[in-house]
Amino acid sequence: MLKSCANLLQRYPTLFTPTQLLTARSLPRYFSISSTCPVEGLRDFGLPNATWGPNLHDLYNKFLELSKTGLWKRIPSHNTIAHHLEGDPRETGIGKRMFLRNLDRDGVGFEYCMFYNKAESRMVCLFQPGPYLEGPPGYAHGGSVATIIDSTAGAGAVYTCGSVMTANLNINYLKPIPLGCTLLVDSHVEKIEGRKVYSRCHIQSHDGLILHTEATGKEQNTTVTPFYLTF
Ligand SMILES: CCCCCCCCCCCC(=O)SCCNC(=O)CCNC(=O)[C@H](O)C(C)(C)COP(=O)(O)OP(=O)(O)OC[C@H]1O[C@@H](n2cnc3c(N)ncnc32)[C@H](O)[C@@H]1OP(=O)(O)O
Repeated sequence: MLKSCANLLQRYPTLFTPTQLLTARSLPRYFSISSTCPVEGLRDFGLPNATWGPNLHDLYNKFLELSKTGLWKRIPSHNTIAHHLEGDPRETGIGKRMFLRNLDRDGVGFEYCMFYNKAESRMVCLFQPGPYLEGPPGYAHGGSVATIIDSTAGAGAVYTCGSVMTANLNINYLKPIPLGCTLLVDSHVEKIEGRKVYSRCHIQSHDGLILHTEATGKEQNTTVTPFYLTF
């Protein structure tokens, strides 16, 4: 299977546009599997793998079910931003890795997938913090929590308004997050004023019983070519 993937790309290096990469359903099945794809960046990491716990699977299946209504859409997740953008990812993506995908082993760092609800300008992230995100013994580092919030709310702002940079992020850490648990990171764009995009986000346990974190953010909408092209 992996061999056929490599052969296909070797023969047709420009076969798939980044737009197609964004819509995983347009890809042949071997691009959607969770095992390693030999071509850097092509793997969609937002799909179940062996490190996912049962609660993450359950939440994923719940949102997948909701996606059948058309209200929610699963967001593919590649390991470089370049693979999310228009153009040839090989021109801008070589040697770079998105911060959240900077580890080569599944499950040890940011294990997550996102779903977007356009009608509600809402992005949710199903998140399982791995052991390499440790801060206090057994719990997630506050910086890793800020990262997943910024990425979820940031992606929500991108899908709602286009390219953005984070201008401001306020976080209240309410309850520590145990490593390995499953969380729902829930963000939505609250209001848009000119270039300013105001978002709100909270993190709760998979069952909604514990509110771990609350955050508000302000993104600065960039009107030209996406800022993240220059990363
Ligand atoms: C598929 C998925 C893909 C993947 C999606 C992945 C999502 C990734 C999300 C991660 C995003 C990041 O990490 S981004 C990286 C971290 N962020 C940064 O490095 C940003 C660094 N800062 C900057 O570049 C700049 O300061 C900007 C762009 C934010 C703003 O600069 P500017 O464009 O020149 O705007 P400026 O004139 O200064 O300000 C415009 C207005 O905004 C207000 N303003 C400016 N900064 C602030 C501020 N910190 N807090 C409050 N308000 C502010 C000003 O008062 C002004 O209001 P008024 O007078 O008009 O009323």
